[in-house]
Amino acid sequence: MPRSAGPEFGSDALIVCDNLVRIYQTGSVEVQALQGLDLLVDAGEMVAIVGASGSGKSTLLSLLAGIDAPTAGRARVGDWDLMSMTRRQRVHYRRHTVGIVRQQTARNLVPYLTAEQMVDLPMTLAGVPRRERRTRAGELLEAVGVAHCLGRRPAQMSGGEQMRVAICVGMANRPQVLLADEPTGELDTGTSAEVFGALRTANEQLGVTVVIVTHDPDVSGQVARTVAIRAGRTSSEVLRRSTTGADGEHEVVAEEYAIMDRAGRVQVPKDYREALALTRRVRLALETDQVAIRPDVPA
Ligand SMILES: Nc1ncnc2c1ncn2[C@@H]1O[C@H](COP(=O)(O)OP(=O)(O)OP(=O)(O)O)[C@@H](O)[C@H]1O
Repeated sequence: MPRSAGPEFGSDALIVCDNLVRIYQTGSVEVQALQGLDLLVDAGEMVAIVGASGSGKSTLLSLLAGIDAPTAGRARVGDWDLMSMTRRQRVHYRRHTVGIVRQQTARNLVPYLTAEQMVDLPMTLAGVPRRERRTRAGELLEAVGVAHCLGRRPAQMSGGEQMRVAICVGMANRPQVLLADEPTGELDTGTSAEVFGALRTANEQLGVTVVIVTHDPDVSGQVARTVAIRAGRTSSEVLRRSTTGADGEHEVVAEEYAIMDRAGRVQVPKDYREALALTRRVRLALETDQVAIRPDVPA
């Protein structure tokens, strides 16, 4: 009898994290940074990842960047299985499939190179012909509004310009995914908006899927999807869509969802639990169009 297994979890998604676990061992101390995290991101999406300090956001980004490897679970980006990549495949993956932009501009850029030379570098390492490299570098810098920085070194650019050049460096080899770790963390509001605009350009005009780890509500409030991580797991999601109101005006509607994993587990937010004194044992009831969770009080 053939097995009637359904399609593989997230088979259509570009990024699949399935029950992802990352345990750090420092001496005898074990830290479970990711504790069975599920996340699907479709090609073309721009997603913000939010969560308290220590919830596992940077760990997730390092795994997706191929800098670190998961302890257990499954992680796939495009055709790459991040659990089983060889060292050589990892170099190829990091060079061609993902681009990364870090919070500290100094870690993105080389002090003695010009913007053009920095964008050129990853393409040189990938063996792209010189003429094509020049064209690509010029086009990228132009697209995010820093063409005037072409011949400047980092010290001759503002923080926002440096970050936009860093985005171009990350985009140089036409990655499928651009990962950004707190890209506006060190910038003021106006400069942040320019950097966010550059990420949006990368997503909408250059077609890259963007994953941004951020604490900045101006960033998480402007993307179509914000995923919250709590204690190493995805806990809730906010989806935003544009609608036309009764008065004909465009408005953005944001709706919050809880995440249910494949075993059916859902995290009930702390304020909900406290409001109804929900503790270890609750009553579940299937109603016509909803599932109710009630406190365990005698009938
Ligand atoms: N290399 C490491 N060795 C040991 N523990 C680590 C390491 N990296 C992270 N951790 C631990 O893993 C947990 C998750 O860390 P992570 O940096 O992913 O959180 P985060 O959500 O990105 O936090 P922040 O917003 O402060 O950057 C934390 O408890 C952290 O102390």
